[in-house]
Amino acid sequence: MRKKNKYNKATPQPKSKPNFTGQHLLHHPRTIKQLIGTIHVQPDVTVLEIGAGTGRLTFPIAERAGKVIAIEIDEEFVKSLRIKAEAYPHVTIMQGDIRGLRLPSEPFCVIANIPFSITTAILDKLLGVEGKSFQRAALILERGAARRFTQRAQLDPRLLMWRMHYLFEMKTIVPRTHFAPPPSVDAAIVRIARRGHPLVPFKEGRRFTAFAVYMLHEPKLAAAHALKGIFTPAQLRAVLQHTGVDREQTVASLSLEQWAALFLAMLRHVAPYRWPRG
Ligand SMILES: C[S@@+](CC[C@H](N)C(=O)[O-])C[C@H]1O[C@@H](n2cnc3c(N)ncnc32)[C@H](O)[C@@H]1O
Repeated sequence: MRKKNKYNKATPQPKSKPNFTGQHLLHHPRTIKQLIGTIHVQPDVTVLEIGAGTGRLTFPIAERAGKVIAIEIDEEFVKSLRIKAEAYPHVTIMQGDIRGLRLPSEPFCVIANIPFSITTAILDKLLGVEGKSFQRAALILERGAARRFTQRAQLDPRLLMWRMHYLFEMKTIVPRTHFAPPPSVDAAIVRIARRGHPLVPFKEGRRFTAFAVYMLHEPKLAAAHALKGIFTPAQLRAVLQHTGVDREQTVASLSLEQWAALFLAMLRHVAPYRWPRG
């Protein structure tokens, strides 16, 4: 006979509804219109909406897009979305956590008021290898994050890598009062679009990140000094001249184009054993 195990009881299930974070519903008609109008959506476009809530964006998007895939984690929201979507055969409501769902294989755009707490995870998914078919996005982000993603000086290697492949543009600040309930901080609309010509090839993403991590170890250092660890003195003279990087210019002040030119020069002229490793 099996011994009775005091730990072998069924785990009690929480009775209350799970408390999903980031449920700040957009209620301001002008901001809704502005967000949707941030990217060009026409009847042949598939739009993925992340965190559809009660559908305040979903159905206005459906008026323009050929196909809408709306993801929502909250079961109650999903039930009401499915009822509303009965009148829209081109809208698919999917329940789940965006982080675990497969992205569309056909070219798609994203329009979303995302939960701020998982901003990096969402961007990692869209802009990384999983997002091969991702084209462009209009996103509401927390204002501070929006500023970090779009500012000129980039100190985060991953952000820098994304910006080699995508254009980031801050469109407008969205006051916290445009949401119910309001979040603790203001938000902003950011447009992201795949570059027609990436500044460095997609397949070099990991190498570029390793290069950026190495260079950004001391952002206030002169870039020429940091580059001495990679290029020989003769190569360095030539590469500074070719990229227009001043001897005194700090790593933090390099433009995106200079980052790309320095990295490509390293691939072209430096022996691989001298490349920074991830
Ligand atoms: C900021 S609200 C936006 C709701 C709606 N789109 C709007 O603008 O009114 C974010 C939504 O994302 C949902 N959500 C939170 N975490 C999620 C996740 N991991 N995957 C999918 N949806 C999520 C929340 O339940 C919430 O409805």
